[in-house]
Amino acid sequence: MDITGISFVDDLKLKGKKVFIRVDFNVPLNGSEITDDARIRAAIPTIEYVVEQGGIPIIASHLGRPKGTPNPKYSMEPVALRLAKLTGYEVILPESLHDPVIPTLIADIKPDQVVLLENLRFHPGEEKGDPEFAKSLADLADIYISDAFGAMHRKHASVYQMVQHFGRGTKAAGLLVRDEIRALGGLLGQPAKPFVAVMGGAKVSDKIGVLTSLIEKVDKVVIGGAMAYTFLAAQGHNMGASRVEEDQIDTALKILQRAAKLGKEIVLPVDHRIARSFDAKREEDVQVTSDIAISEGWMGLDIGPKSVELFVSEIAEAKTIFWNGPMGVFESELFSKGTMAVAHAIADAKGFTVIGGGDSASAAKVAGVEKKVDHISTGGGASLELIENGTLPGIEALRLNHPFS
Ligand SMILES: Nc1ncnc2c1ncn2[C@@H]1O[C@H](COP(=O)(O)OP(=O)(O)O)[C@@H](O)[C@H]1O
Ligand SMILES: O=C(OP(=O)(O)O)[C@H](O)COP(=O)(O)O
Repeated sequence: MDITGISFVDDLKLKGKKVFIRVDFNVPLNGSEITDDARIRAAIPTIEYVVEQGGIPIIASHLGRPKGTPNPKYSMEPVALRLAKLTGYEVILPESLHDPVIPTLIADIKPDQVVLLENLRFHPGEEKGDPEFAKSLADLADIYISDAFGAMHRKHASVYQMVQHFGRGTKAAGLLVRDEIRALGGLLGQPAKPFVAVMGGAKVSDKIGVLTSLIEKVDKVVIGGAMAYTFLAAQGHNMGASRVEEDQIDTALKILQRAAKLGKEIVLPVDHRIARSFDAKREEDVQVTSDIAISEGWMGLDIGPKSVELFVSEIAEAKTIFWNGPMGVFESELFSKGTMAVAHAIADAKGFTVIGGGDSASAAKVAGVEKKVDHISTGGGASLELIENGTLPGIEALRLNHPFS
């Protein structure tokens, strides 16, 4: 990955400077309880670095999709509490994004205090990339650091437009973004071969771009989850009541043809765990098919045991692995076997292993293998777009002399 013209936080002089740190604290919530604080933990090294260097951190993130209006359900309050607990800093959370006391709070900050702004998406200008909102944020700080990897595929005010107010020596990527760029960028450069991508999840249409791009770079693509059914249907197999995206069958065919032309293999399930509905609750409601076909009235909800064996052996032989998307409806224990087997196989693989965020990251956690994977990205959409396009708007914005548009 080309990082010419991009500085990192440890290249800058931070002492006495007001440092705006855009992070991605978009954590999953159950009411006001944070169910996974991985994204908060991941941004802490940069925040601590800024504090250690004598900078004054002004931390900001979005949380959920409040659609441009303040909504207590999406307040940063639980995040502020967790950040305080994890760091020992006193986290000051002004009441609103427009709180007139913010500049004074920043000016009067004491050591071991940090300011966390309210949810940036409480302002309609954030998602619109509004230049005035971007300027009002930029006016708070001397330096801009982006550590919001999970949001860098969004051309939003605090990720993109705001950055044009900072020049040489005053804008940089944070430590998390550096790790993400190194790991995901490693897949784009000259990865050790065989390079195997394991793709799953629900929607072919969401991941078609990245699949099209991956097929050029990898040696094999292993496809599970609901995505596989569109490919199998494209090959003419009966998929019963499984989730097939009819309007993507042509694209799936094109990908299969392109792979054949390039001499690359697309590995699809050879059997399935099926049920009559998503709501199957008991093992008795589940059947395993004897081969690829799925009978009318039945739907594939996980890969079957022969497919598990096949996928695991492909993963074991790989020297580089990228995984995105579960192999089945892994939220239910009845259909999590394939996903868990893939998580363990990736953990045991000798090669360089990267998980592309989202559900696959939570599956790795459930499987208890997070520490055995080389890199788990904090961004789902962002990691896919980085692989697809080789860069992200938020990364480009950090480049010196980037022509903002
Ligand atoms: N066979 C299947 N049928 C229906 N849904 C599936 C199937 N396999 C996986 N899914 C669903 O796909 C969802 C995840 O898809 P997606 O959002 O594309 O993955 P990710 O979050 O990893 O990018 C999960 O909620 C899972 O239940
Ligand atoms: O959670 C995020 O993306 P992800 O679920 O694709 O990893 C980011 O915080 C971006 O959020 P958004 O998809 O609401 O713009």
